[in-house]
Amino acid sequence: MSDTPRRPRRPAKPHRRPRKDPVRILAFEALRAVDERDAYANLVLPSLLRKAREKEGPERFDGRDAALATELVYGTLRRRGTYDAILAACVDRPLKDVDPPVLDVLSLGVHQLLGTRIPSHAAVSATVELARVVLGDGRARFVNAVLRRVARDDLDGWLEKVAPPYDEDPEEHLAVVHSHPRWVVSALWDSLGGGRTDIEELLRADNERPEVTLVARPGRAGTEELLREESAVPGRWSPYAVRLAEGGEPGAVAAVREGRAGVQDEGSQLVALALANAPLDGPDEKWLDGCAGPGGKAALLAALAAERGAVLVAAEKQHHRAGLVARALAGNPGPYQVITADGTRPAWRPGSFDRVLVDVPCTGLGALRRRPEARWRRRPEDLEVFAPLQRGLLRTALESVRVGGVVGYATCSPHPAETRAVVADVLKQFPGAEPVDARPLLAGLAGVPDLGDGPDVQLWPHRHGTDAMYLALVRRTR
Ligand SMILES: C[S@@+](CC[C@H](N)C(=O)[O-])C[C@H]1O[C@@H](n2cnc3c(N)ncnc32)[C@H](O)[C@@H]1O
Repeated sequence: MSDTPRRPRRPAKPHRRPRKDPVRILAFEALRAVDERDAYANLVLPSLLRKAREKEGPERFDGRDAALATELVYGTLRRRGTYDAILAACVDRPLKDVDPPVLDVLSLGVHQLLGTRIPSHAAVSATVELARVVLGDGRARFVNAVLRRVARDDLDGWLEKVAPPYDEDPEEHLAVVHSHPRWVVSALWDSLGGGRTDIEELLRADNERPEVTLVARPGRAGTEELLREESAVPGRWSPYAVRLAEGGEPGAVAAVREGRAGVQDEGSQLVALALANAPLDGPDEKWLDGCAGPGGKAALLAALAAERGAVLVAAEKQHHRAGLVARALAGNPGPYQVITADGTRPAWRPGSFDRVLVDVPCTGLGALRRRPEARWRRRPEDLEVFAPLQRGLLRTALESVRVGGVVGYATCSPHPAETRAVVADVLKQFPGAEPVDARPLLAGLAGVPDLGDGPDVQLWPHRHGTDAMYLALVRRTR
C-alpha cells in the first residue's frame, strides 16, 4: 500500500435537473424531423406548435413562443451552410463525424448567437440546457465548449475568417456568406446574369421569410373582403392578390377556410392569369391543367374559366394529390373535372383543349424562401431526373391543345436546364408551334417591370417580390 497521501476528492456538484424550455425543444424536434425523416419544415412545424400549445397551455406557450420557435427552425435551416462553415472551424473533428442530433443542437446555438438578438450568454446557456435535456450531460459539455468558441466573434468576423475572398473565388464566397450550395449559386447566377449586386440581392431575398399572399378566387371572394383582415394590403401585381404584411394566420381567414380564397404567391397567380389572358382566335371553352396538384393554379384557372363559361379539366398523376385538387376546386362556380391521369399518356383526344397549363415537377429552386431545407436536399443530378418528364409533359401539352390554342409551360425553378432549354428542345421537335410573347400579358396587369428580353418571362424574388416562377407561352400553329 502506498503511503502517499490521497488527493482529497472535489465534492461532487449537486445534480441539478436541466430546465426544459418548450420553445427550444420544439425547434430541436423540428430539425430532427427534417434531418431524419426528410420532413418539410413548413408541414412539420404547425403540428409541433399545436401540440406544444396543447401540452403547455396558452399561458406557457403563447404567440411569441410560437414566433421564436418558427424563427429558430427556419433561420437555422436556411443558414445551415454558413453555420456549418463556422462550426467546422470550432470543432476539432470533421463535421461529418459529429452525431447529427449534436450538430442540430450546435446549429441552433450558432443561430441564436449569430443570427438573432438573443444576448450571447443567454444563447449559450439556453442551448446547453437544451443539450442536457436531449443529449445528456456529457455531450452538453461539448456543446458548451464549441459555442463558447463561436461566441468569440460576430457573424461578420466569422465570415471574414471562413469564406474565401470574393476576388479569389466568387461563387464559393457567395455560397458561404449567403448560405446556398455552390452549384445553386452558380445556376441562379447563370439564369439571372448581371454582376455581384444582382446575385447578392437574390441570395439575400432567398434568406428572407416571404409575406403570406392570398388569392381572392374570382366569382367567389373579392379582394375587399380580404383587405378587411388585420395588416392586409393589396398585392403588387395580381388584381386578385392580398398580402398579409405581418405574416398573419391564413387559417383564421373565413374566405380561406371556405375555399373562396387561398394562399398563393403572386408569381403563381401571374402565371395562371397570363395563360388565361393570352389572345385566342376561335372558341375558348375547354381548358386543361395537366399537372394540377395540389391545385393552387387550377383553382384560379377554374374560377377564371367559369367567368367565361369555359370548363377546366384538372389532371394530376398522384391520386392523393388529385384529392387535394378536388378540395381546392370544390365550390367553383362553373363546371370542372378532376382526374387522376398521367399527363404524358393523355386520357383525352389530341387537340381537345383551347388552353393548356403544364406547371411541371421541378427542383423548386425558385421557391427557396418558402422551403428552408430544400436547397440542401436538392442535387444537380435531380435535373437529369426531371429533364425527360418536363419535355414529355410539354410535348403532350402541345398535342393536347387545338391548332390556334395556347400552352403555358411553367416551373418554380429558374434553372436554365428546366426552363429555356426544355422549351427550345421541344419546339425544335414540334414544328407546328411558335412562342408567344408573355411579357405584355404581365405588363398589362399592373405594369410588372423587368421582364427581360422575352418572349418568355422569369420572375425573381428580389425584383418582383414573388417566387422565381418561369413562364413560356406557346401557340400551336398546325
Ligand atoms: C409543380 S407541381 C404543380 C403545382 C400546381 N400547378 C399548383 O399550382 O398547385 C407538379 C405536379 O405535377 C404532378 N405530376 C408529376 N408527374 C406528372 C405526370 N406525368 N402527369 C401529371 N402530373 C404529374 C406532381 O405530382 C405535382 O403534383
